[in-house]
Amino acid sequence: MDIDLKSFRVLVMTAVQVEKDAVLRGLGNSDKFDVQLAGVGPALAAVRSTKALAAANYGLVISAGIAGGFADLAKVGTLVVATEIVAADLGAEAADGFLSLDELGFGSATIKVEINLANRITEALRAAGLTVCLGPVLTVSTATGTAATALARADQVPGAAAEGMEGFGVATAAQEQDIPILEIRAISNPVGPRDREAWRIKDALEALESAFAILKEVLHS
Ligand SMILES: O=C(O)c1cccc(C(=O)CC[C@H]2O[C@@H](n3cnc4c(=O)[nH]cnc43)[C@H](O)[C@@H]2O)c1
Repeated sequence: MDIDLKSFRVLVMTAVQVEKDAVLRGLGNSDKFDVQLAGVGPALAAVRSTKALAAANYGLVISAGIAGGFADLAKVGTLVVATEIVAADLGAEAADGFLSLDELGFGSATIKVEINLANRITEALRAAGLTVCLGPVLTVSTATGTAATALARADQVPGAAAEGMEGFGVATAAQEQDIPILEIRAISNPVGPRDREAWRIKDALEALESAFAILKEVLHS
């Protein structure tokens, strides 16, 4: 899908206020963007995104925030731009592994992003000196807390770069209205054994702010 970057408004959904503040600092005084709170988790994110999309016209929706990064692909303090948004725990357990929604025949647990724009944004972020991984971003209702779950999720979605809790909810709301979607995440912690003390939220929020300062230029051009 080709979108006219000049004329549309952009809805950015973040889970919590500190993420929203970081995005707003990056955007400065741009009036092209509305930044709203999705809440934590895919269900609230879907409901709030649907409400926001009903209240105004948008040409692009971005799910943004901090996230866990998969080892070797996305380190703490770096950025991930989604190539696709995958509901990684939406399905059924079976004796020999996890069955996705697709395998169960109930639709798809993967939502495609606006890939040309994702590529352009990634190029611009890298040109500005930021470290960016382009890859699938998982949405989970339960954040990974063990090495075994991290391995299983990486195995389930080859190339999985990051894990957050809202993307698929925001993307489902956008998809229902045929509005292009992107997901941009700044990595606060590795996906793996839970160690809340080790989360680098300040570093991630700084990376998020830097990303939106660049993104604003890309979407204004
Ligand atoms: O305690 C804080 O200061 C704080 C600041 C910003 C966000 C939080 C959250 O805990 C929000 C949870 C949030 O973060 C995303 N996230 C981050 N790491 C992971 C992860 O490893 N797996 C899944 N989700 C992660 C997620 O999108 C939640 O919205 C706290």
